[in-house]
Amino acid sequence: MKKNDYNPLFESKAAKWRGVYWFYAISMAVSIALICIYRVMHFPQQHGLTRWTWIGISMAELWFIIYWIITQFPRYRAVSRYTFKDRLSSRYEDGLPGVDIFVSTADPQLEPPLMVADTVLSLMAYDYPPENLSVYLSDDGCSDLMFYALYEASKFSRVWLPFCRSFKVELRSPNAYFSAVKEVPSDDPSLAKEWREVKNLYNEMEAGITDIMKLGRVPDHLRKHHKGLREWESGTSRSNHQTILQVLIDGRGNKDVDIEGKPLPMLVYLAREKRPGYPHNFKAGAMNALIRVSSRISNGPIILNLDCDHYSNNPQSVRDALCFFMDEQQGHNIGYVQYPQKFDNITKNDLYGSSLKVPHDLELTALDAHGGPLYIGSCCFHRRDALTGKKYEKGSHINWKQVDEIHEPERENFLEETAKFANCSYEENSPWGKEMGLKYGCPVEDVVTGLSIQCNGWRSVYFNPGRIGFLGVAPVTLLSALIQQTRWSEGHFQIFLSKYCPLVYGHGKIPIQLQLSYLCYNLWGANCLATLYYVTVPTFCLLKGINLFPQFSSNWILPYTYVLVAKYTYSLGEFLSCGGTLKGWYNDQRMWLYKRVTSYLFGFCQTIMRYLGFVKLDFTITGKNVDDDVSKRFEQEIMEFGAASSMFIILATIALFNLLTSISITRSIIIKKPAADLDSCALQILLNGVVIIINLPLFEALFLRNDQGCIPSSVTCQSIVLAVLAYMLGY
Ligand SMILES: O=c1ccn([C@@H]2O[C@H](COP(=O)(O)OP(=O)(O)O[C@H]3O[C@H](CO)[C@@H](O)[C@H](O)[C@H]3O)[C@@H](O)[C@H]2O)c(=O)[nH]1
Ligand SMILES: [Mn+2]
Repeated sequence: MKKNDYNPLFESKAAKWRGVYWFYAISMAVSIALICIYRVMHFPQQHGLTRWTWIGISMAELWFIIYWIITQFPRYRAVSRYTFKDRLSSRYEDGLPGVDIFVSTADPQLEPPLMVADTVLSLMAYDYPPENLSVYLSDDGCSDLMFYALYEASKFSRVWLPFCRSFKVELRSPNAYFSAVKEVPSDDPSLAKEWREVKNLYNEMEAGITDIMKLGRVPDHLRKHHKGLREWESGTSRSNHQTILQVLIDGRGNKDVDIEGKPLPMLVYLAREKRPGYPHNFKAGAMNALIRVSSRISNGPIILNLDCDHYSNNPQSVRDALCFFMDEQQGHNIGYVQYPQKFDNITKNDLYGSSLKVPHDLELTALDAHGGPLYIGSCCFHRRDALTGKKYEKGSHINWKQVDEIHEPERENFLEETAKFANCSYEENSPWGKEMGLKYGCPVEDVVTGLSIQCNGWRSVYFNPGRIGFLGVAPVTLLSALIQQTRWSEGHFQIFLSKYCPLVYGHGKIPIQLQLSYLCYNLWGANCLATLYYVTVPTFCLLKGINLFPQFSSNWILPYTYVLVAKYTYSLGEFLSCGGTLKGWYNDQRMWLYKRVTSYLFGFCQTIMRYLGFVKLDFTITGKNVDDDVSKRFEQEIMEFGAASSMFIILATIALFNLLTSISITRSIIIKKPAADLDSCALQILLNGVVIIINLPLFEALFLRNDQGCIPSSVTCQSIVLAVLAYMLGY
């Protein structure tokens, strides 16, 4: 193609110069410098506690300053991407590449098979030539219930795909669709009949899966329906079983067709072998097994990776992603295209801050401008070569039209041979998990893998389309949100301390701005100590009569006030501009505090313990199902504390200690009416007040609520004892 004939398949628009941002950043920098001067100039002369607490608060502030500077890197630039799918189809419709979709699931109790079936159906129904589409489900739970659900989905797909075409359905997860469209959307009687029939079939499938879930096993009479179900007859356990590989649908050569005679996408089930004594490496291990197995079956040059809860909400996503990879001039070095992770169960004010609005809508666009977003595990399209560990070679171009020679799964023992690629001995002494595929040994295998892809010379792209690409399930309890954050902060901090630290590993390979942007997440965990200090020690000093901040009447109060006002106003502005609400921001600030004093603290300590060899890597799966009671409270945005967790003891102790102190201070102000004191401890009183206000829902759960989600009495008792002890220490 001649240069001037070139019509790009995608376009990038850099955000305009943002004067407000620079005013904010520079004025913050000046105020921060003044605060540092204040800290040095007013270093206490007297020895003892006063000096130590001063040193402590100075260190905490120094940390916040460093971290604030780092968090500016994913802020000051942004790029948005737009695709031209019509051009893609006019140039490549007859030679579209194969796309392999990997869905991972690991536990039929925490990740309901019906949800997984819905996800799979939404993916099979992509607006993409079915003969080029293959969906693989990796089941680390090795569950016949999951297999049964997938088998049911494979049957239902024969009506669901034609249905999506005839009703021009965009929401192609049947559950999401029938929850959103309750009435027949057509006046045409024959269409209305078809609509009702499909809905009934879906209801039947739902009922069938729900029944076997209640039963806890697949009854014998149903086992006969598919040969795959016989694999479980010999009694397999989740952590000790052979590889189970089954092709449920093979649409090639018109073998498996839908009710209109059109081919169906390939559908494959894999439970890789697991044996005691062999590390299975969690999701990374599952993905690597899929990479190998799929390379023998469909070998699509593009791989889409999804968690089992992330269903497709936009049938065009595959084509959108291909616009990036297949662009003739800008596409050759694109290693992956990351979509934002969005969730369909977020309530209006996002109680647990799970939608990660600002990181998704703002920060990742800046990372994209610096050279590419992180790989965040799900909703990401990869070039197979990049994912398996190949380095980008300048000038190399893939010929998309030349379809790879695919091994024909016709041969008698083809499946058996292929299954060996998912055996646990396969990876022994191999580069898998190190130089090949997803990396092992890190709780955020995704991020470290993405970083290494970038360091191999590929760039990545962040694509946030108008119609959301994927929707998943965000944690519905406070504890599961905090545990998820623990895993993330642990993984990120581990990256920081390991040879993969972006500053070292990325040096000379990725732009410095991108290295520093990575640190913004890698150092999440490191925030815990400074934050813990800030919400306890100034309060403690209030009781002791030690002043840590400038007097209200002095000029030094100005930089402090400015930093507080500017930082929070800016953060509120960012939050609102990403579509959040005021109350959502208040909730987000609470989660900011809770994560830092629990998840990040645990993640931080766990990382260090793991370095010392005390704890082994684990992966706590985030539950995607809850009982009705819990989900009702979630919908009403009532915080869920109903578990005796040590995390809640920390939260309640901090809140109660601040409450006790504020009662005591209020009392002494009323009795003694001191004016001078108030002047010197105004900021400490303010800080104390803020901690109390942010904890209002916690106090409610401690003292006012009596539902199942309130704070368990054991937690209440322990935290009261601890808070009173701390109070007495200061009094
Ligand atoms: O041994 C395991 C454990 C988990 N999973 C799957 O991994 C996915 C992610 O697990 P989830 O509990 O949903 O974790 P999240 O914190 O929600 O996931 C985010 O963070 C993880 C890293 O911490 C990434 O692996 C995920 O892709 C990313 O979406 C799910 O599909 C699981 O089924 C496995 O396949 N095998
Ligand atoms: Mn998840």
